[in-house]
Amino acid sequence: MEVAVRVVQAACTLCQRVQDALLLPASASGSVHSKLDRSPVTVADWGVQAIVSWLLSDCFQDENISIVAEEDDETLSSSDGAALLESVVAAVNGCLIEAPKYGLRSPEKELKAHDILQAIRRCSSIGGPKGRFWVLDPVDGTLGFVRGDQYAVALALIEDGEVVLGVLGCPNYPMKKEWLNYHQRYYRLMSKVSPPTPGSWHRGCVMYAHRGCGQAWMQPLVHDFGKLDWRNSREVRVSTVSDPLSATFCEPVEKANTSHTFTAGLAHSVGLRKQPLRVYSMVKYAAIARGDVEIFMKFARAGYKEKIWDHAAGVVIIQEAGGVITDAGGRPLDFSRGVFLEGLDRGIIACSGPLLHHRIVGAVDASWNSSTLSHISDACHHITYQSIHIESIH
Ligand SMILES: Nc1ncnc2c1ncn2[C@@H]1O[C@H](COP(=O)(O)OS(=O)(=O)O)[C@@H](OP(=O)(O)O)[C@H]1O
Ligand SMILES: [Mg+2]
Ligand SMILES: [Mg+2]
Ligand SMILES: [Mg+2]
Repeated sequence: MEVAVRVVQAACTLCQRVQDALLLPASASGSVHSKLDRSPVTVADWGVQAIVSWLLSDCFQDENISIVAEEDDETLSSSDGAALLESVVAAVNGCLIEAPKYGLRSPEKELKAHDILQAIRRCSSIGGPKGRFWVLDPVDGTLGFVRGDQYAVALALIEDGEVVLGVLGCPNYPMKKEWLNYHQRYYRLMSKVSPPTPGSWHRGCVMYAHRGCGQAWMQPLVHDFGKLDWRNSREVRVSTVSDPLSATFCEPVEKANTSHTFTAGLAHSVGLRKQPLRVYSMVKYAAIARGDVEIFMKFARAGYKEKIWDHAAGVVIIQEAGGVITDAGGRPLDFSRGVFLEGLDRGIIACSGPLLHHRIVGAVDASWNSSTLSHISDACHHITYQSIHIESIH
C-alpha cells in the first residue's frame, strides 16, 4: 500500500505537468492523439504507465511483475511516433529524477526510449482468476484531462480475483469540496490568485483503501513527499444521507458513455430531486467514498464491455469507506475473468448505503423493460449473435 501510494503521488506530478502544458494557449493541438476507438490518449497516459511499471518493478525487484493496464506501445513504436516518444521519454525522466522526493528510487541513468517502451509493454498481463496482479488506468477520464477538468490515476492490486487494495490519485479534486470552485477558477483564468488559506490548500488528493480494514483514507497531493507526514492522511467515510430527497447522484459527462435519459427516469422514480453531478473519471468513486455525493450510476450502451482498470481501485475504496457497489442486478463486479468485467448485468450502481442501493436496483428492474435501452440491448444481442454465427462459419 505504501509503495502504491508513493507511486501514484509521483504519477500525479507527471500528469499535472503535462496537463498544465496542454492548457497553455501555445500548446500544439497535436499533443492529444486518437486511438482506434477514437478515444483520446496523451503523453501523460503513456508516461504514467511507464513510470508506474518501472517503479513497481524496481521496488519489488521483479522484472516480471504482473500488470494489467490500458495503454500499449504500438503508436509510440511506429515510424511516425518518434516525436511523441521523445515527449514521453522527457516527461518520464523529468518525473523519475524526482522519485526520491516520494521515497522511491530514481534510475541510475536516464531511461532510454527502448527502456520506456519496454516498461509500457510489460503491462500486458491479462488478469484472470488466480494469482496476484496490479491493475492500472494511467489516466482515467482522459477526456476530462485534455479539457483541463477532472481525471484520476488509478492503481489496484488483485489477488485471486479480489481487489485487495486501491489507490486513486485525483490531481484536480481538492481535499475539501468547497475548494472545487476555487480550482475551477484557477483553471479558467490560469491566474496566480493565492489560495483561500495559504498553505492549507491542495489542488488534489490521493485516496486509498485496503480490503477488509473497514477504513479508507485520503491525503493531500504533494510535490515533496519528504515533507509529507503519513499523519496528514485522514479517514474518509461515505455520506449518512439516505433520504433520496437530499441525495445527489453522479454520472459520466459524455452521453456516449452512459444513458442520461435512463438515469434521469430512474432518479425521478426513486424521488431524487437534485441535479446530477456529471464528472469525468473515477473521481466519481472518490466523491462517493468521501461523502460528497450519495449515488453513482452508469449504463453503457449495449455491447460495450467495461474494463477492470476503470473500476478496480474505486470499488475497494467505496466499499471500505462504507458504500455498496454492484451491477444493476445487485451482484458484485467480477474482477476474476480477465480484462473485462464479464457478466455485468446492464450497468453499475454505487451508493453510500444499502437503503439507497436497494431502491435504485429495484427501480432499474421496474423501468428497464419499458426503456429504449432494453430494446437497443435486444437488437444488439441479435447483431452479436449473428456476427458470432458468421465468424464461426468462416
Ligand atoms: N462507449 C463507452 N461506454 C462506456 N464507457 C466507455 C466507452 N468508451 C470508453 N469508455 C470508458 O469510460 C472511461 C471514462 O469514463 P468517464 O466516467 O470519465 O466518462 S465521461 O468522459 O465522464 O463521460 C474511459 O476511461 P479512459 O479511457 O481511461 O479515460 C473508458 O475506459
Ligand atoms: Mg479509464
Ligand atoms: Mg485511461
Ligand atoms: Mg482511454
